[in-house]
Amino acid sequence: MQLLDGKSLSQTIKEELKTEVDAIRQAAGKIPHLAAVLVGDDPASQVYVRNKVRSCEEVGFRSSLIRRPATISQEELLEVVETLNDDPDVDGFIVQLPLPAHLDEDAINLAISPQKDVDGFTPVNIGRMTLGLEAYLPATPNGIMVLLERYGIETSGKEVVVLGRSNIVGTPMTILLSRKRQPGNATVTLCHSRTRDLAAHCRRADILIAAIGIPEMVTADMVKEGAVIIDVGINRVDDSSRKRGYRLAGDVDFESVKAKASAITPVPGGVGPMTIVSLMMNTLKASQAK
Ligand SMILES: Nc1nc(=O)c2c([nH]1)NC[C@@H]1CN(c3ccc(C(=O)N[C@@H](CCC(=O)O)C(=O)O)cc3)C=[N+]21
Repeated sequence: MQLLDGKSLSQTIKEELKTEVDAIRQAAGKIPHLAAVLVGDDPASQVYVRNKVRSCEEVGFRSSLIRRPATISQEELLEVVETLNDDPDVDGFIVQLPLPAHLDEDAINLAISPQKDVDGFTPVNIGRMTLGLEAYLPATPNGIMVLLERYGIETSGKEVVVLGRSNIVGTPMTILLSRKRQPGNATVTLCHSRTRDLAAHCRRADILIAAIGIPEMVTADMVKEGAVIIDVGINRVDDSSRKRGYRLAGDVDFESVKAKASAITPVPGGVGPMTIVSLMMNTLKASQAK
């Protein structure tokens, strides 16, 4: 069984990015600048955003963290977005999700300029991706594509089963994997809460991608011998034996599944760090687009 070490691969890619940024600086070019908007104080969101800001520092990007209270109004948040759209110093920005329930996530997303949408969540970028045009690709699915590519995992002609149909992971994942290019050319099945006999679909998968948000839902009996397992889940599970009071669990029961898998991502240290590196790659691209 091969461990697909996203953490170490992300370090390698960050070093490559740093070399590029250093060259840009030598040439007196513009250093990439990523801004992140964090509304409220959801603990998981704070961790993710902190990781993004730290990664920016590691590769020599500029970063700005814009924090607003959970009580911010829709109009005030739209103003923050407009300010970032208009700020020539900011190459790209993200609005960390989820937002507090009184805010309209779709309306905020639609207000983000596609040229600065380094998350790849706006209609223009999703449409361009779907058409196979140059686009900012969504960070988690693209991070998975980079992971598969760098580990030399063949996707062409393979049966890929994706669990979960979210706008930011499951749905774009199916588009990238079925594209007529490498990596891609896979036969993709998208499963969700209404899928009948989920386990039977999973057992057919050469590559199984779990993005459902249910801790350890994928068990060994659902996995084909030799399958490649990509675990997108990052679930906090109560654990009184830990100092923090919780542990991180994926959507896959790692301990039982690893015996059957030919390759598997751990949680943490798998898809999460690849998501961040993919955001960095988009930000570098944004800074060079002008
Ligand atoms: N606008 C927006 N863009 C996103 O890209 C976005 C988002 N909203 N909302 C939430 C999801 C989730 N996400 C993660 C990023 C890093 C880790 C990460 O660094 N994970 C570490 C550990 C994290 C921990 O210790 O809790 C790891 O897996 O090794 C995880 C998850 C980005 N997302």
